[in-house]
Amino acid sequence: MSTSKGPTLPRFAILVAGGSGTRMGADRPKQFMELLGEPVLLHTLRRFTESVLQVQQCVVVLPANQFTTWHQLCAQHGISIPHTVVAGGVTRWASVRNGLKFLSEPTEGIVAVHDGVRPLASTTIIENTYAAAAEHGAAIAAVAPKDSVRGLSKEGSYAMDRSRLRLVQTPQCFELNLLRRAYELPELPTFTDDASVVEDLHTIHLVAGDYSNIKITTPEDLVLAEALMRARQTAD
Ligand SMILES: Nc1ccn([C@@H]2O[C@H](COP(=O)(O)OP(=O)(O)OP(=O)(O)O)[C@@H](O)[C@H]2O)c(=O)n1
Ligand SMILES: C[C@](O)(CO)[C@H](O)COP(=O)(O)O
Repeated sequence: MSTSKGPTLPRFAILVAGGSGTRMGADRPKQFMELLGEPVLLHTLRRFTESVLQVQQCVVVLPANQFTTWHQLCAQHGISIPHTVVAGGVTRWASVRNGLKFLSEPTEGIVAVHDGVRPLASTTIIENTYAAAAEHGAAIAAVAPKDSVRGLSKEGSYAMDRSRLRLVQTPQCFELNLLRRAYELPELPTFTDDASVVEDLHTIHLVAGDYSNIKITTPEDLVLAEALMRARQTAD
């Protein structure tokens, strides 16, 4: 649990950016596309290295062939934020597992897994998710759907009760040894996030996410993210 003296358990973060950005369809990896003049991944790294969060170690997972570009971008933007770069895998699951292996030293703590392409995660959501994981073992950010939702059937489709649904975001925070145990199990095609990997071992606690904590997935997300960042800068 977090106190005014700081968190009682050490905090770690794995920022996964090992994907290929197929849905973005751009000429460069979406984690390197610019928002207000800086790469998406750099914004995300800044979020997790805010001093108030007291994250001790930050691991950035990237495809091995993007390491040089990332180091060049950090140099170009004068960034000296301490972090470790680890090679990604074929799936998000494999990328998280590679990042987790790198955290071999710590014996206990809370680890956040976060999409490198969610650059708008607020300090409040990150703090609340770490704190909830310290209390409950596993906690993830999620929001209620704003639209009506329909399920698909052989006959067509049917209305669903959206009050019973949540849209899942990251960060997803876990007690370190729980996440290690979960990622020792074989990968399943149903894994879309870390909660789905952990949930057979432990109950997942939901924390209030934020509608502005979007994942940069398709081109219009970049427009929206930039507008949200501008609005946040004006409010600060
Ligand atoms: N092998 C993979 C696949 C995904 N990710 C990361 O997981 C997050 C969520 O994935 P998604 O948005 O699907 O990213 P991509 O796989 O890059 O996109 P797409 O599915 O459109 O190809 C992203 O930060 C992405 O870089 C990863 O680290 N390693
Ligand atoms: C982890 C995630 O961002 C939670 O919403 C999401 O599951 C990633 O899914 P994608 O299929 O890789 O976009």
